[in-house]
This record gives sequence, C-alpha cells and structure tokens, in this order.
Amino acid sequence: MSSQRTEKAVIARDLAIYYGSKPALEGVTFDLNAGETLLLLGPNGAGKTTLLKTIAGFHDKYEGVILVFGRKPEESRDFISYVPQSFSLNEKVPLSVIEVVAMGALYKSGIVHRKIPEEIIKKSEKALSFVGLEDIKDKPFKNLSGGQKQRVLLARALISDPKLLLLDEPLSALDPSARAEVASVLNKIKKKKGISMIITTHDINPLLEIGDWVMLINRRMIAFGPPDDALREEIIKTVYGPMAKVIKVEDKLYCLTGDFHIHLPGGKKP
Ligand SMILES: Nc1ncnc2c1ncn2[C@@H]1O[C@H](COP(=O)(O)OP(=O)(O)OP(=O)(O)O)[C@@H](O)[C@H]1O
Repeated sequence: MSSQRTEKAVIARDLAIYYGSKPALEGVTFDLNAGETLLLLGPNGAGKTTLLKTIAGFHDKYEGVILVFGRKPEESRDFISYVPQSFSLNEKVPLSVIEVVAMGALYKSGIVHRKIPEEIIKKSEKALSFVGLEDIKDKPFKNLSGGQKQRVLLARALISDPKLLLLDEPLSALDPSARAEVASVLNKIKKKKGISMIITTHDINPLLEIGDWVMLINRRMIAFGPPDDALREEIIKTVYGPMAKVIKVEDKLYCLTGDFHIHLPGGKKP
C-alpha cells in the first residue's frame, strides 16, 4: 500500500471538548484516511458542530489529541474548508453567484480587492461548472433555490483546493429532490477530487452511499465504524429510542431515527 493511500487526514485520540468545566463532547477516538468520508450522526445538541469546529481550528478548549494531516487544527487552516450550517449574507449587498464563490478565495488570501482578479474569476467559473451551475453565475445569489445555494457554497469551499472539507448539515432544510442533488455533488467531490470529508447530518440516508465511516455521537462517542457496523439497530435505539429502526432494502441500508419521510424503492413502507 502506498504512503499516499495511508496518509491520515484526521487522527483523534480520547478527545474531550469543553465550553465550560464540563465536556460538551468526550471519548472521541478515530482515524480518517486521506480521501475518505466520515458521516457524523447525532440528535440535537449531541456535539456535531462542536466537533466540526474543533477540527476546523475554531475552538481550542479540548483535551486529548486532534491532528489534521499531522498538524494541530489551528495550524491546518490553509488546507481545510469549513461550510457552516447557515450561511448568512447581507442581502442589502446584492452579490451574484460568482461573487459568492470568489469570496471563498479572497477570504482565504486575506487580501482586499476592489475588483475580483481574473484568475479568481476563472477558478470560480471552473468550480461552478464542477457543481453544474455555470449557467447561472451572474444571477443574484439570494434568488436561488435552497439546493442551488448549497451547491454554490460547495463551489466556494472548493476553490481554495482544500484537502479536508468540513460540512455542517449540508442537507438541512432541503426537499428530497434537492437533498439528492446535493448528495450527488458530494459524491462527485469524493470520486473526482478525492478530498477527505466530514459531514454532519440528522438524516444519514441520502449520504450513506458516500460514507466510508459513520460516527454516532450523543455528548460522547457512541459508535464509530463502517456503516454496517456503526448503524446497528441496538446501538441506534440507545440514542434515538425504541422506535428507531435500521432496515435493508435491496441491499441498501436505511436508518430511521426520526419522523422524516423516507422514500424506499418501489414505494415500500418501512
Ligand atoms: N458557544 C457555546 N457555549 C456554550 N455551550 C455551547 C456552545 N455551543 C454549543 N454549546 C453546547 O454544546 C452542546 C453541543 O452543541 P452542538 O451545537 O455542537 O450540537 P449539535 O449536535 O451540532 O446540535 P444541532 O444538531 O442542534 O445543531 C449543546 O449542549 C450546546 O448547548
């Protein structure tokens, strides 16, 4: 096996993360190899955003070990792109789609430009083409659908050529067809760019195809493993209660943890 294939994107050892004196999340131990995708599942307040922000280097009150490509998170920012749960734009400043994407590169460079440099425009167009939105580059960002906005944010995260992409609830507040659209772009990022990803989600089903690993947390790490191992019904029930189910239909795993509507092949009922 080449050293490239075994390069570690993230290593965590007995990580405990604090806001005050009590840990918000503890007992987190895992490895993520470069190019792999980890799906981070847990109920409200479980600590998903807290873990993502700590890996991104935005929160440093922790004990234990956390390394991103061998460095402390705060020394790794150059090769991490973090897409927060809600992206707020001042709608009084009417930014076009391409300007929102270009901001990803301008922000990372730390240089304030009056006019977006041509090379950044070119990179932004390429990133928009990758997510299938080159045709609407001049439209106002605020007029886009939820799924299109999320794809623009993915393009924005990609233009700094990250080695690790951290995505907080990229599917939240989207309808099922927009969820499938965004999940398919994430799949393309994994397959074509080989970027390591950590994705938090309440609804793991649209993402299961791209997850190499699943971590279930609820203020502590409950399970970590390949999807078939981590998503066992007896484990899921300890977090989501006795109604939670894990089923397999046509060899695909479905995890039923809430009251969202799930579409099974052939219209079968869970
Ligand atoms: N800045 C903060 N200061 C103090 N406590 C915080 C802070 N941010 C989060 N917490 C607490 O840490 C715990 C984990 O919160 P976190 O936002 O990481 O959960 P989450 O799994 O992302 O939840 P959700 O799915 O609702 O977004 C919660 O109890 C929350 O109240």
